[in-house]
Amino acid sequence: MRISLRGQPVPEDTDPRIIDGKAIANALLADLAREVAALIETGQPVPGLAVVLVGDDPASQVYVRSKARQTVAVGMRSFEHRLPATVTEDALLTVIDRLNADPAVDGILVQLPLPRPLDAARILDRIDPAKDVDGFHVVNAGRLSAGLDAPVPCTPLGCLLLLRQAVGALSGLHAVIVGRSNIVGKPLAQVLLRENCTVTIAHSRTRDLAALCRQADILVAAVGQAGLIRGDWVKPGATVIDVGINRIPTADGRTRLVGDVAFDEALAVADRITPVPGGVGPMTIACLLRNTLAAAAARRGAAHGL
Ligand SMILES: NC(=O)C1=CN([C@@H]2O[C@H](COP(=O)(O)OP(=O)(O)OC[C@H]3O[C@@H](n4cnc5c(N)ncnc54)[C@H](OP(=O)(O)O)[C@@H]3O)[C@@H](O)[C@H]2O)C=CC1
Ligand SMILES: Nc1nc(=O)c2c([nH]1)NC[C@@H]1CN(c3ccc(C(=O)N[C@@H](CCC(=O)O)C(=O)O)cc3)C=[N+]21
Ligand SMILES: [Mg+2]
Repeated sequence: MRISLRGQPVPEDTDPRIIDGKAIANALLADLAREVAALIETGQPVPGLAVVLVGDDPASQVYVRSKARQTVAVGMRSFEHRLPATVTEDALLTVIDRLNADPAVDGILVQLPLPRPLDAARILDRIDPAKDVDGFHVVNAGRLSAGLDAPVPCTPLGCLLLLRQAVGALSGLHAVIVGRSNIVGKPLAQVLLRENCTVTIAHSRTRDLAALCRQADILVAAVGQAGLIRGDWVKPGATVIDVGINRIPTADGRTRLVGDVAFDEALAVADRITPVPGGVGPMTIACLLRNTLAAAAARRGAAHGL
């Protein structure tokens, strides 16, 4: 517990070292709502986002519901397609073909992970790259690494916006990213390279991960292991971005969400840190809607203020 100048305890959520992803996401959503209204004002059709959910994974259902609610809240249309886990690859590809051809759909998101034996790469690459608001199509991933214009995947974009707010200029800083997935670690490395960070990507085979992490000015955890990153892995003064979402059991038989970073330990050492929940997660959804508006504006040849 910190004590303020007046001797009052400062509640955890007003600690200025804790990066308020929820508040930053809400500000972005308010901007988006204004942009959407301005686009519609010019007589353009309402932007639309289609989310495809295969199977009944409970976590995926929660995300998809939350995405749909926020899509509507910023004034866009939300289309939901729920398919059974037993759907064939051909049937799923047909759904995507229909969404590609549907003029009311500006963005398409296929919720991951897909149930086995569906081949995510094959499905994602069927999405029209112009409607690929996740930025996972191989053409868009390639464009991003080649330094060309491309949609930036939502979670890496959310991390970048949080870092710009918390750190400001990123040029020359050493970013260590733990995790090398196609949806977080690899695209985030491209984004931070573009910002002129020195980027190191670590993974499950990395030797002496703790010593490597201690060299980071910016430490990003995108692993999926609760509390993997300990306080003494953090360099004093570093900024820590915790992407991990882990649901762990509590003493009273319920569950709670925690990140990949041992939060209290890291908070004692770091300059700035994102909490879980309320950090990267809300930014991911706001950035999804931002990418959807950008795709809508591009497809209409309209200007937008993003
Ligand atoms: N907040 C948000 O908006 C989002 C949160 N997430 C969360 O982020 C986390 C990561 O997601 P995602 O990238 O999809 O996960 P993946 O499972 O696809 O990738 C995990 C990565 O972590 C690495 N890893 C695993 N164990 C270790 C270890 N002990 N030490 C070092 N590296 C390790 C793996 O290495 P290797 O490649 O060698 O196997 C892999 O590169 C999850 O908790 C997920 O729920 C994901 C997307 C969005
Ligand atoms: N095609 C695709 N694109 C994705 O972007 C994608 C995906 N598939 N599959 C799953 C992961 C995970 N992901 C999250 C989004 C929001 C929160 C989020 O809003 N989290 C809240 C808490 C939510 C809760 O309480 O469960 C928070 O951190 O505060 C978390 C995780 C997007 N992903
Ligand atoms: Mg994942």
